[in-house]
Amino acid sequence: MAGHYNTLGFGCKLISICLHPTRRPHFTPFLPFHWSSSLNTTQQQTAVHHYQSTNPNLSHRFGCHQSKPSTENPTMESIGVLMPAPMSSYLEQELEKRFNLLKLWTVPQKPQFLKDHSSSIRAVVGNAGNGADAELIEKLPKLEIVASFSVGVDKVDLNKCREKGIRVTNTPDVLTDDVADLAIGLTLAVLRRLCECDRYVRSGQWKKGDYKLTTKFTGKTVGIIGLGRIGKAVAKRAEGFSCPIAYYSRTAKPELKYKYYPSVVELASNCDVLVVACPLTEETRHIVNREVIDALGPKGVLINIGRGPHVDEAELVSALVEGRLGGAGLDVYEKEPEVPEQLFGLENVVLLPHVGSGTVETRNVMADLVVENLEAHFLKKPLLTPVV
Ligand SMILES: O=CC(=O)O
Repeated sequence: MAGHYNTLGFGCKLISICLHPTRRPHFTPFLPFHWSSSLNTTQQQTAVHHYQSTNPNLSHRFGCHQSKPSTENPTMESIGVLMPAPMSSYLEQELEKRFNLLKLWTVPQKPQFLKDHSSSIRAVVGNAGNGADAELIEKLPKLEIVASFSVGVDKVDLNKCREKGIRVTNTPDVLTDDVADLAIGLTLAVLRRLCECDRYVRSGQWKKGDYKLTTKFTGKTVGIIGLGRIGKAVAKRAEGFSCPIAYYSRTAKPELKYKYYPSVVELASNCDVLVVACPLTEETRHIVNREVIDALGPKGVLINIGRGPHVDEAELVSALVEGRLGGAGLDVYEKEPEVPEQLFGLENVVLLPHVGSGTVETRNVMADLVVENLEAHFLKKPLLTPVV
């Protein structure tokens, strides 16, 4: 399976592994286990082939865990895995099969609960909203690994983890397509006023007259902050709309044909749509500030599918309210789930509740990756997607 494979070969191998009675005794025969409820067989095969071809390094695990649940790995049953907040019922179910899952949000006395279980908690499963900060890490002396159900690990105190020898994993690659799709969706929604048009129809206003003209997307210059996995996937999609692509990143990538700008202000001055797609770090906090917003200008559109704190939100709100920025499509905010109410009445703004990777297919594959990182760690095997 390493290297490359053809679609037919992979399909056959997948089915033969899935049906093997001893490999994965606890999932529905004939169907890759977590897709059985949400997708029909053709959709499952299409999704598997797609993930397989776009993530060849992850190919071994989709639809078929190689390792066994706790009934066959009894040593894992006593391992305390702390989940601070709900994130996926499928993930909870898979963790419960293998470990002693402790759901912090369900207990009223959290500090006491943490004290009571501090000697058994060896793993924390966090996400984009709830990670493991220094305070939590200090309360868990037996903590060995933080497995994040997210690609971004800005809510995990990575320095503290390094200092204490705690491993950290995330869920890269598997969510790239969804997040990039959403960036394009937000761009179209803002430029073509899709949400506003929908409201226009629903409220009966169409009967009184046609909706006003909007702005074309095809051919607009798309500037991307951060040309990592997600940034590149956004670029690839925007190329499909004949958009010239420009980018800012710490270093130029001469192997790519896109135009590089050595500063975000220069990038913003030279693009129509500016997409934030970099990880949140101390260097990228407020990377979109007043100067960048002014450079983007009254015709420019900001799309944020990264993290809220990438953007100086107060500056963004005043620029939008004052008409100094053309529009914004936001999936993330500085203090989620709080969203500045001044944005609610603006037709040139589309607001989403942090749903970049929020599809059934992707969240389930992310869950598999979390589980498999934990299993690998406790079986003393190499982590699949290590951060620390
Ligand atoms: O925001 C979502 C993620 O980091 O995966």
